[in-house]
Amino acid sequence: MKLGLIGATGWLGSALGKGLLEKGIVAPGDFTLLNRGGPPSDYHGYSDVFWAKDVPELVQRSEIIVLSVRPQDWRGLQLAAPGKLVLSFMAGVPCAELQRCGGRIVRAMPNAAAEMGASYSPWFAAEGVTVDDRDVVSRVLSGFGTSDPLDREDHIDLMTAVPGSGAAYPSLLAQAILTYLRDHGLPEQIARKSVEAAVCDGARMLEGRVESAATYLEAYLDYNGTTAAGLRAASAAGFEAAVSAALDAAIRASRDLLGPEENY
Ligand SMILES: NC(=O)C1=CN([C@@H]2O[C@H](COP(=O)(O)OP(=O)(O)OC[C@H]3O[C@@H](n4cnc5c(N)ncnc54)[C@H](OP(=O)(O)O)[C@@H]3O)[C@@H](O)[C@H]2O)C=CC1
Ligand SMILES: O=C(O)[C@@H]1CCC=N1
Repeated sequence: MKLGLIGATGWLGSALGKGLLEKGIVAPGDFTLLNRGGPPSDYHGYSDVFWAKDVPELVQRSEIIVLSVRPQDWRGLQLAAPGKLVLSFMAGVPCAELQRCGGRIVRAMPNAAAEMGASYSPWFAAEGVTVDDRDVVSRVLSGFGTSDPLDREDHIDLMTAVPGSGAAYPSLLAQAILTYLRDHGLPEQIARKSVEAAVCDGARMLEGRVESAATYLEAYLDYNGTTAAGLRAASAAGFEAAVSAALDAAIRASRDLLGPEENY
């Protein structure tokens, strides 16, 4: 497939570029890339990809265009892509706005685990996207992980707040516990291993069966020991309310990302 990637050196763009090339989903000669800073000296070891000089050249060489720039950079691109399949990773830029480019629009919401080939990227296809396009989208997203189609565009905002957050919330929890242990004088190496046990190994027990979180919580509360005391204190201090406030704020922020048109 002839694919053009705008934002090829960014966090997600670079991960997708690497995956598409390494998995042979796009041949180097069919791959057109663009960024602002110019071609890096090495692109994941592939010297035979094509670096476009501007957006029109990328569009002209590509059947599928992946948009992996920040939402604030979208309008500046002045993308015109009539008849092309356009796959956007941008948070907060709705299909109605993207359709100004004249393409068939799909929005996907990947996450930072893309850099280890483990993004979960739910996607929504606007009207006009064909059955073949949907296959192409799923093939492209398999370059850096797994994906599922969504039936409603507003669910992309939920996906922005949840899988889109990548390592953010585990990091918040890990950092809070690490700070607590350091403040209580635990040797650094032991503090780090303890947090890995609580955050990473604990999370692994939920892998592939996250619905069992409720069962674990019930088991700890029934046990009525030290962990139950900790869980009750966390709830009393507003843990669930804090999670809810975080997700609400992320969703609100995604709706404000684009800003008013007069800013462009
Ligand atoms: N990072 C994440 O975890 C997630 C990001 N997203 C969405 O994905 C999109 C990309 O995010 P991310 O990879 O983090 O962003 P980055 O800032 O890491 O990368 C942006 C890329 O866009 C390029 N770029 C910016 N402006 C232009 C332009 N005018 N023409 C050509 N290239 C341009 C940059 O090039 P240069 O480096 O040369 O400036 C860079 O390669 C965003 O819209 C974001 O909302 C969605 C889910 C998760
Ligand atoms: O934090 C962000 O803005 C990026 C975009 C969507 C999810 N993460």
